[in-house]
Amino acid sequence: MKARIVTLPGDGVGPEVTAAAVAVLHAVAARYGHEFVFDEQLIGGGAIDATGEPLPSASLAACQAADAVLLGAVGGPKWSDPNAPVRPEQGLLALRAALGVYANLRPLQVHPSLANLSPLKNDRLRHVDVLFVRELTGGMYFGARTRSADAATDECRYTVAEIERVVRRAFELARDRRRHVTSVDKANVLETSRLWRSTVQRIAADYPDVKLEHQLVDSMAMLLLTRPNRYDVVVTENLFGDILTDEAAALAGSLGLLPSASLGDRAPSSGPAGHLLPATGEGSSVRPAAASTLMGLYEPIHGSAPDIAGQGVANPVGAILSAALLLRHSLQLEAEAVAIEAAVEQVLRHGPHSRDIGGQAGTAEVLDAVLAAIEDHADNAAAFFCGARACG
Ligand SMILES: NC(=O)C1=CN([C@@H]2O[C@H](COP(=O)(O)OP(=O)(O)OC[C@H]3O[C@@H](n4cnc5c(N)ncnc54)[C@H](O)[C@@H]3O)[C@@H](O)[C@H]2O)C=CC1
Ligand SMILES: CC(C)CC(=O)C(=O)O
Ligand SMILES: [Mg+2]
Repeated sequence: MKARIVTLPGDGVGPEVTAAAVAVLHAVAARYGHEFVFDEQLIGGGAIDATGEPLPSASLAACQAADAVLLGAVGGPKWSDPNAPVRPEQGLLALRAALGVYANLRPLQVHPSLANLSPLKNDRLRHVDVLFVRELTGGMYFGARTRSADAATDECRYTVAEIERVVRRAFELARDRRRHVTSVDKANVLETSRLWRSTVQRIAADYPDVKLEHQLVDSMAMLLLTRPNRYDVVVTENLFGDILTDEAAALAGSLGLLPSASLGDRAPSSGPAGHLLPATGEGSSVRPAAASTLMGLYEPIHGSAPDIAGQGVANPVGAILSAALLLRHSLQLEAEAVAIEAAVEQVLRHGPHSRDIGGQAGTAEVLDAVLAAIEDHADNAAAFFCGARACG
């Protein structure tokens, strides 16, 4: 397959972990016979420094023409003055909105060999497998803001259509899992949450095979720590999802471990003119990406981690697993996604581990171990295939 992937390394540890994820994608392309063309663009603080804009129009245009986008992180102390006229985070929000990636999937699993890193007792962490589906392009992050000398407001607005599409996505995803959706809101106080809850209830009628429960966000924050293994798919609005998933990362052992996929709707199969279609290139012998590509933005859930930026110690696992999600969701390369996930699993089981998960390894050492494990996985898969077909 041939695919065009825009990379947006961004700020702080963003470039360090994105470089690792790109190295993994290069390895997968070489091993499985794909051609991935990478196009690096500016976003965030670096883009402000270079152009005055957190999302330059050239970056956005490149993303809109790509098969998928891989992002590191944006922000940092240099651009965090509360009175700054423009902020790196605005670039990321603008990108999410422009790409229409309204469903942010944030899977959480607790690897058994890391369970002792969590502040929770080990028995609470057994069989934790949660898929958070966070609404990503509405709510307070996108509402009108006002500021006067002694007051400020941030509007939280949701339409029925915005709620409906992300909730449907959550129910669809639950059908491929344990068929249990927990919808998180604050319906005892907020009007947007009451609209959210009544919309969820109506949609649930179309999914009688999926069990639905509602949970208020404050008690959910507590239940996530006390009974994390009772949840399957958790769907919630933008701000609540942002907060709950950072909390959830503490269960896994580090914020550096968690990936995400932000998805829009599949583009219609409109033939070569569709802007989401890949460039195939003259005389290319590789297959183009699927005709109805799913626009996706892939990023680790962590931020730019200024406290460790530039030291070569950031955990690249969240970014590498985001690359696996890119292969799965945007390029439909399931076997390749599984190869990356299996490689990461092997490295989490046997090491080397980065500092945030109790080891001494730097980013490069973890990356090298993942690359070696990908080769092992591909060799084993080839041997199995050959054995099954009795080829020489
Ligand atoms: N998607 C994005 O680009 C996001 C950007 N940010 C921005 O990042 C900046 C810093 O925000 P913080 O609140 O400090 O959150 P953060 O996620 O950058 O860091 C929180 C803590 O987690 C650690 N950490 C994060 N990623 C890690 C990794 N890969 N390996 C090892 N340790 C890691 C950091 O060292 C820090 O101690 C801010 O400007 C914020 O706006 C924050 C969250 C998301
Ligand atoms: C705009 C981002 C900085 C918000 C965030 O923390 C996130 O999406 O995880
Ligand atoms: Mg966040």
